[in-house]
Amino acid sequence: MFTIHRSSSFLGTIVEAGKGIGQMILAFGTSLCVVWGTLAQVTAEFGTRDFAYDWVLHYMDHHRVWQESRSFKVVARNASSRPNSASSLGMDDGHPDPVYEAAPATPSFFRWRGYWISVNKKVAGYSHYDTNEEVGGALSISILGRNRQVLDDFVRTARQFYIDANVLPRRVEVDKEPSGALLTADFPQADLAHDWMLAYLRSANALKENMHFTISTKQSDLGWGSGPKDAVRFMPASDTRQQFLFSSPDTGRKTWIQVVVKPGQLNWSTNTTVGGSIHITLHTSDKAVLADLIECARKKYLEHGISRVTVHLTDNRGEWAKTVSKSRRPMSTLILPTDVKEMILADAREFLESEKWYNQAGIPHRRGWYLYGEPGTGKSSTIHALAGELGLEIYFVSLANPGIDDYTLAKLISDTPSRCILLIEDIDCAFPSRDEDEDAEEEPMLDKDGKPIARSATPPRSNVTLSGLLNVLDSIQYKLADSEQIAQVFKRFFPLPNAATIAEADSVDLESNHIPIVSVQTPYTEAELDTYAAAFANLITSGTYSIAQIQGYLLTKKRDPADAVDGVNGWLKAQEEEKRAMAELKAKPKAERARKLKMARERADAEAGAKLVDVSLNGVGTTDPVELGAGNAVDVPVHSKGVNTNGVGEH
Ligand SMILES: Nc1ncnc2c1ncn2[C@@H]1O[C@H](COP(=O)(O)OP(=O)(O)OP(=O)(O)O)[C@@H](O)[C@H]1O
Repeated sequence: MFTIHRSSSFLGTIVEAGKGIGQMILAFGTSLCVVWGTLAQVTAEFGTRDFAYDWVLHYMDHHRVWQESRSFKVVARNASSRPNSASSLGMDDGHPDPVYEAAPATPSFFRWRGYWISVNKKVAGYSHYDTNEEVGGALSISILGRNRQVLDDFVRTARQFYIDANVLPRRVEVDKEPSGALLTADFPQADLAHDWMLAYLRSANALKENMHFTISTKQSDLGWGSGPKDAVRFMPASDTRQQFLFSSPDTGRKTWIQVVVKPGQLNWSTNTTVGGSIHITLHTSDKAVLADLIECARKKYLEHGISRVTVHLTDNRGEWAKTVSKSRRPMSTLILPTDVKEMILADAREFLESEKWYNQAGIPHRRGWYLYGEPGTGKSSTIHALAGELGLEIYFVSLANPGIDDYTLAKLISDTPSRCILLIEDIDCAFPSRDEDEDAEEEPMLDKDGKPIARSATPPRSNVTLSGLLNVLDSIQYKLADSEQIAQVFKRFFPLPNAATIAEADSVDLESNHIPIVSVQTPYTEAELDTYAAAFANLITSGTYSIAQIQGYLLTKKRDPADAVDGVNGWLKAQEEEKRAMAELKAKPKAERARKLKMARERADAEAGAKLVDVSLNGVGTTDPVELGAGNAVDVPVHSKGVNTNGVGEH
């Protein structure tokens, strides 16, 4: 049985065993070494910056092997990584607590499991310029006797002691000191697993031992805990090495993990960071631990997502660059014509459940819906609510983003996980509407001198039309609110007695539909509210306003339904005036364009006439095309003053 003495030193054991020998060691340590050197011994060396060195050092530290020494190295900088050191002074005054280590070349002796052991900081290392940690040093221990097994037991015991004490291991720079004993893994920012890992690191326990934080009060970083403390979030600081003890929930196995969050670079045009990553190092070579960690991180992420919906956004280089998380919107808050909600939800559920069928039939497991209609009618809200209901994340890409072309779009789509909602907005940007085409016929493009450009010089357009695309997608049209929807949105603003009503308009978050509520007694009954709602719906012509517009009005009247009904005529009048003004404003540029075009045609006609005169004077008189101006080859039929409105000659 080995004996480790609790408070008295090993040297103390020697004193107990034989005072004379102890005194001799203290007084003639160096001489004894000479004697020792001649005896049979098993010697082992431990290099600084190696884990085995840390085990042995920590074990001996804890058992005060250095206590009786007279020559020390005192360190304070790294004291926190050796919390159990018996040599620390136990100060609690806000300054680092120093730790005493054996000074180089001064041997200490202690007794362990009946064997005499000498420990000697044989080679003094030097401080690393960057980390200030000792490198290049070595500690040697010699066990008196020929029994090699004692060394094995000593190392094994020190290692176990270190593990049991949960000592924060030294930080490693795997790129500079590759090690076959450690596993490393990278989580690039553009991949979803990066977000899982971030969720795990943000969770309360992951970085308990962490010393370096970034403090965040951003909405998107909050909500990872509960209570008032959650108003400020402690996030792992970028570019620092941090450690945590991972405990696998399945196996109970514990492994130290070092993590470095690499921040990536800011893309100024999109104000997003790209190319960031999370780099982790596991103090094990067992890949099962890594798989366990990833699974834990994924669960943590999903747990968090239960109350929120994650939306992934793009940069303009075809990368999923940023995620935002929004509070979940219940389907019940959607005000849509009867059955539409149920139909969308049932269809989406059926699709998600039939993956196997799609695979067997050899059909890609995809389902496309085209939602279109007036702004503010609930298209985005439907997708948001659907994502929350089905536990899916939204990947949002807008075709209006000038950086998105066929290639980036294909890349973005291929970088989405298999179960998600891919939301492609502004799809009409990719297809000119018929009106636009007709306008283009009427109004050819003009060059910098105001002359019409030949049609062939404009970029070719796809022959696919939006309506053609619609034929292959199921579509749902969102219409302006009908009377039933108007009455419903009205009632949502004026809850019934003893229920809750809207508190402050300023804090209403229309995006997430988060309407803060306070409990008050309302001065109307259910029947009265029905009457108000019907009267309100009656005053607004069905199919003329979006729910967003009506909601905007009701926010100004949120306390009194009678007042909301009374004020609606005034609001409608103001809306009509605004619409008229907008229409006038819109018509102006079109009229201006038509005037410019007329002038350009007249100028071109005049010039064509002049050229004709020149040509005739030279006696050429052919029907060959005549160049009117550099870079603008417009075919002009000779003996005709007219120029085709498309700039194409009529031969
Ligand atoms: N049908 C609806 N049910 C509930 N709320 C709605 C509905 N339509 C609009 N709203 C409210 O109006 C606001 C705007 O709605 P939303 O963004 O969903 O409209 P949209 O049709 O996607 O508009 P856009 O085409 O401009 O993107 C949101 O605050 C939403 O709560």
